[in-house]
Amino acid sequence: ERLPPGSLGLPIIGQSLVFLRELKANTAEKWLEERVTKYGPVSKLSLFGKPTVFIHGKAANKFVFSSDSRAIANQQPDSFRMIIGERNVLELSGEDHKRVRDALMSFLKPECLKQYVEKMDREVRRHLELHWEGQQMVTVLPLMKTLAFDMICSLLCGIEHGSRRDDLSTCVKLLVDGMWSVPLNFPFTRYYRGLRASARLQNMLKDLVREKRVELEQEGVSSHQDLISCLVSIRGQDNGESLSEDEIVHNVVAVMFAGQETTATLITFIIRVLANEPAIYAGVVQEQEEIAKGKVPGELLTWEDIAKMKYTWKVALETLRMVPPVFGGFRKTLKDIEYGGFIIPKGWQIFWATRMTHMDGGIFEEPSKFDPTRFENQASVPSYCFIPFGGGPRICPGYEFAKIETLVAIHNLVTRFTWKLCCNDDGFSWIPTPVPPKGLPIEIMPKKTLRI
Ligand code: HEM
Repeated sequence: ERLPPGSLGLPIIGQSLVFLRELKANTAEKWLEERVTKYGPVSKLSLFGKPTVFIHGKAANKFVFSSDSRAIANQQPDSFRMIIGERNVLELSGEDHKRVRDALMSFLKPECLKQYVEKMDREVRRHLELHWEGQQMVTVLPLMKTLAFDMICSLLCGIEHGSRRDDLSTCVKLLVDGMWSVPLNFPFTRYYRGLRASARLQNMLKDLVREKRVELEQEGVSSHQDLISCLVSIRGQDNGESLSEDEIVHNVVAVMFAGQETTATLITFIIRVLANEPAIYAGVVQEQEEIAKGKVPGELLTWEDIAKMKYTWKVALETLRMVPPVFGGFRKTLKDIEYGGFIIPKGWQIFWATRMTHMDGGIFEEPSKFDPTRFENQASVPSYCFIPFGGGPRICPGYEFAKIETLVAIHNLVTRFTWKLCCNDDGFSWIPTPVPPKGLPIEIMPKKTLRI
């Protein structure tokens, strides 16, 4: 009798279809806000076949991100586990989660990634030469997805351009498509195609893992040359426990999924902000041209240059506040839990949403105003209130990777091109990451470059 207020709706379907429709129309937050007005910050509903409690606010975020992992575990839709593989970090909890996560972090930590800024710069330049130069109009979002995928292939998998990368790209597209579909496993459904693509991708990755093992043993290459090599050579704390082949493969698939659309979305929306906000654009161009001026032609960006891009990163943070690539997420209760005066029964889902906190006027003054100075002093942003990367032990491990990739991309874009929006509609839909109208077509003009 102490269940939160609200209705579980129709059996199985619950509120899922309404929620997906509201996401697409970008009115899901309004819909959730109406729930908060009607029921308060804790309410029950049913999403994706499971009884769910939606919780909102700073205290709710703290509860989700910092609760004991014996009480709350991560929860992904079943289709995620089937397609990514059950040993992926998003599925694991407790010690298992920590072990696999630590392994990922041994490559994704800043001390390791700082060696790879030049490599990322090379990928961005190649991308611009291939897809932007000589064009008058480009559609930003699909191109940024290509760039983000190339970055993952190059840095995380150590796969160079060529047919192998193209095959992987085809599989990943089908796989992601399948993850966001109704899990009906019949021939020709999106889910079925996603499962088949995942099997092919995993086989390709298994071959790659074996090749890396040989390279590491016979050729003595660095175990930190890419994420796969790093995972292959990892040993547990007692220097004995390595990751199984399945664990390596499932986690590389997880990273391919988690790191592509998220970063692509962020860069796309920064490009839109820069076209819409002349003062912000001027600040970014000034910072980036200053860095370009200090380089000789052909010189690639370094970690020290990234450290100078402070204003540009504040613009990125403010973009993440207003358009967070991840709408929210789910957890599941492992026992009955008391929260906000209510009981959340064992086995229920907990649903948290990112942007509602980001657009809360009580936390961020004038939340609809784009203002990067909010991040002048990051310590002044209250904890658990800026959550585009989540928080606590599951906070996004790709933060630094996404940061370097974004800064390197924006540096090259603003020093080489100017652009105008072809479509002045400033909205976006969640499908399921934010998508600007028509994928953001822009007209581009080459700039007299300061460095080649
Ligand atoms: C702007 C870009 C990105 C955003 C906004 C983002 C956001 C997030 C969010 C919200 C979570 C869930 C946190 C939670 O449930 O508490 C997450 C988890 C994760 N992200 Fe990212 N992400 C980004 C880029 C990346 C990149 C580039 C990678 C890989 C290189 C990555 C890998 C992961 C992984 C593996 C997890 C699961 C972590 C775990 O469960 O322990 N992400 N990310």
